[in-house]
Amino acid sequence: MKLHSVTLHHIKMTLKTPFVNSLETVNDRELIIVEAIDTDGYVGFGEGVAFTSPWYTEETLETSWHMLKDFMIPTLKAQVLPHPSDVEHLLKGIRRNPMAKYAIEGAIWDLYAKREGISLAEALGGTAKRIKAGVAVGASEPEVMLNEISKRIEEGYERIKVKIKPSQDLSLIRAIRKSHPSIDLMADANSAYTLNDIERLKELDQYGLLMIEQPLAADDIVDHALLQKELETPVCLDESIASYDDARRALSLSSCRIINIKPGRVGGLSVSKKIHDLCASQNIPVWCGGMLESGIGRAHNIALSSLPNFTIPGDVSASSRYWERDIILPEVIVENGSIAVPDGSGIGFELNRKELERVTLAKEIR
Ligand SMILES: O=C(O)CCC(=O)c1ccccc1C(=O)O
Ligand SMILES: [Mg+2]
Repeated sequence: MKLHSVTLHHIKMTLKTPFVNSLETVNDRELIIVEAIDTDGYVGFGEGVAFTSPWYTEETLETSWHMLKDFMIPTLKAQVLPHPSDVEHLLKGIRRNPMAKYAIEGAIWDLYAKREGISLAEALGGTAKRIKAGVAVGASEPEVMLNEISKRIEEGYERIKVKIKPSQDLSLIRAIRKSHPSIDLMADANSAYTLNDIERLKELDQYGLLMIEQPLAADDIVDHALLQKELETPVCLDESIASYDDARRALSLSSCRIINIKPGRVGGLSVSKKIHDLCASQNIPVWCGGMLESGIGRAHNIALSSLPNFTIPGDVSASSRYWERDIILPEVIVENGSIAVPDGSGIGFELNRKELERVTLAKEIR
């Protein structure tokens, strides 16, 4: 495989409704779509999932664009690429910037699978034909959240995640449990707590949550280990796991019992697979997180979720969860609580070029 050119598309998609968590309100989702073309004319797509401001991690859309344009694309264009799993090593000289790395590495995985005439899921070693769909419900007034939860359950979602913070946690979870005593329910705090809140967090144990996601600071796997010792509810780490080594260290400290894998957060599909394998070897279940992706990123998440240790439904939901119209065809749909893993080559969805152009703000060919 040899790259001929890479086009970066800066897009802006309007969310059906703003997505609110303890740190940020997202109204419009700006993303980078990476279109990589090789010298034989095969095309692969990847997605840069950094936000426009550094609230979730330090990367932004602009920093990703810079890293891709000035460092990553030139490095990868300069050589023959034996296999997508080599990209991680080829980009080792560029520190961090995992979302930018994933954006180009994901496109190369899609390109590779298309060259081989196999699905991305198969290329990654995935086996599931369908994956269970979960959905995240953003923070809002409790009545609004309860209504949305009922709607999502009617739509077939079998695992609901809600955003919590100290000013809206126990009463919210209690109210949800009253209406839905046995639904698979979990809470994501996006680091809204500290160890001073330990008694409050212990109270959550009585509601049978599947897990609590990222209660403490992004950079604190030590405090998470102390917290996990005190809680019956499994702790799941999201922001704290930005690399394979972070996962290895978190498991050796018992900082969590579950890991949320987002390929953008950890630097690519190859790293995601390695974390998946490490967790499998230690009986730690994983699930695929979401980043308010367009259909391109969603397609990658579906393929990744077909690996066998993705035993918990992720934040992988239908295109219509966030978008009036997606940039892929067909769109991702949820049927009977699950999503089909496509068996066409590569990501298994076509780019809706007309829709991509409609949402494009800027484009650059390297
Ligand atoms: O539905 C989704 O795409 C995931 C929603 C979500 O929780 C989220 C969305 C954007 C950034 C971070 C997170 C998170 O998991 O913390
Ligand atoms: Mg999270």
